[in-house]
Parts: sequence; structure tokens; C-alpha cells
Amino acid sequence: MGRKFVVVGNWKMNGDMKQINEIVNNLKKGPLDPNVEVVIGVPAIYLAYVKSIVPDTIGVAAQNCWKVPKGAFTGEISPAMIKDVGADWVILGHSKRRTLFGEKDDLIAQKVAHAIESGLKVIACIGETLDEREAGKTEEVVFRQTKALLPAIGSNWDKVVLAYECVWAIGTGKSATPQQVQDVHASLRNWLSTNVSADVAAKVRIQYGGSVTGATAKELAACPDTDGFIVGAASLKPEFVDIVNATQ
Ligand SMILES: O=C(CO)COP(=O)(O)O
Repeated sequence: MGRKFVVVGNWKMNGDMKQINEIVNNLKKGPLDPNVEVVIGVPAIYLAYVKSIVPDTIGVAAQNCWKVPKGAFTGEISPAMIKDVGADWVILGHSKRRTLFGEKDDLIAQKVAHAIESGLKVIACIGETLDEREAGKTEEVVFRQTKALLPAIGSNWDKVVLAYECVWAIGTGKSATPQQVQDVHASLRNWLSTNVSADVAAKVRIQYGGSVTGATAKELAACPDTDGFIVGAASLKPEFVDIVNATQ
């Protein structure tokens, strides 16, 4: 079985009712390649609304969640709540959560474990900073971030998509090159083969994220070890449809 291409739009903290209606209408118009899985990651406050207006073929993701089902955690939302409003994905470990909100590997792993246990599918983000890349530490960092997730994922790799987002390419307009993406994805798959299993390495979907646009998506999609994208700024624009259709 091949790996189904999966494109996630991460709206981050963007959008209001008017813009959301425009984005969703544009997605409905498509046309979207039926062979591609499409997920939109929306601000928590709009999850229920977005779920009520998108076709069932489009998945809806939260951009974060907490690590227990309920309790005195002011301002947080739980996987149970995300599921309760009909969404079935959560993005965890995004670089902005790591850098701006101080989330470390162990907290992210706890969140991943609880999200999976609660029945959510997880987009787990990993990726190096510019300093780490320039110091030749890209592999060391992405292997460390992935290793931290292994106990949390256990045998549930079918519930997980790995999103490789090099931090230096996020929101900068400076995408990694197809070769840079392919190199990291291939070595990650190789690492998974050694540290998890050959089966997981062959089946897990690895997305690329970082300044993906309608103009760059096709050549990035051609990398043999790239199974989709996680898209920030361009997911708010009509060109998101072109990114979804990049493998056509
Ligand atoms: O962080 C990202 C998606 O999660 C990427 O954002 P940009 O596509 O805006 O660079």
C-alpha cells in the first residue's frame, strides 16, 4: 500500500468568520484531488463551526491540546473536547509551541500519548533551527525529537503523520530545497527503520512544512520520501487548492 499524500493547512492564529467562510467556500469549489487527504488546522474557538461547514472529506484539526481529559487547566482544551465537536486531528509540537510557549520534547510526548489514547490522529512536528542546521546538527535534532515520541506512539503509528518543518523556512518565504527535504526525510525513514521497524519506516507519512506555496509545491511533492505538506500562510489563500493538487 502506498502512502496517501496528506496536505494540512495550519491557519495558526488567523481568520475570522468572514475569512473562514471564504476559505471553506474556496475549498468546496476546489476541485481537490480525491487521492489526497486534506486537513485544516483551525483556531480552537472555530473548530465546531468549521466542522459544521466543511464536507466530511476534509479533516479538521486543532493546533494544540492539553495532556489530560479535563480539570482545572484554565485556557486549555482537551482531546476529548476536540473530538466532542467532531474534529479528529491535532497538530502537536509545532515549532511555535516549542519556541514561543516553551514546550519541550517530554511535554509534547505526553500530549501525543493522550491525544492518541483519546482517539485523535496526530500531526507531530519536528525540525531544526537555522543555528542547528549550520552547526551540522539537523539529523541529531530531528532524531532526538522523534525518539522522544516513540513511547507515546507505541504501536499506533497509523494514527500519526510526521511533519518535518525546518524552523528557518517557516514564515520566511525561504523554503528548503527539494534536495534538502529529501535528504532529511530519507534519513528519518532510515532512522525509523533501525529504531522502530522497517514496516513503520515504509508506511509512515512524512510531510514537509516551511514556506510551501502554489509555485513550489510541485517540485517538493516530487521528492520520493515526501508524503504531503503542512502549510501556513498559503493555506489561507486560494493557492492552497494548487498545493493540495501538487501531485496531479
Ligand atoms: O509552520 C508552518 C505550518 O505549520 C509553515 O508556515 P508557512 O507555510 O507560513 O511557512
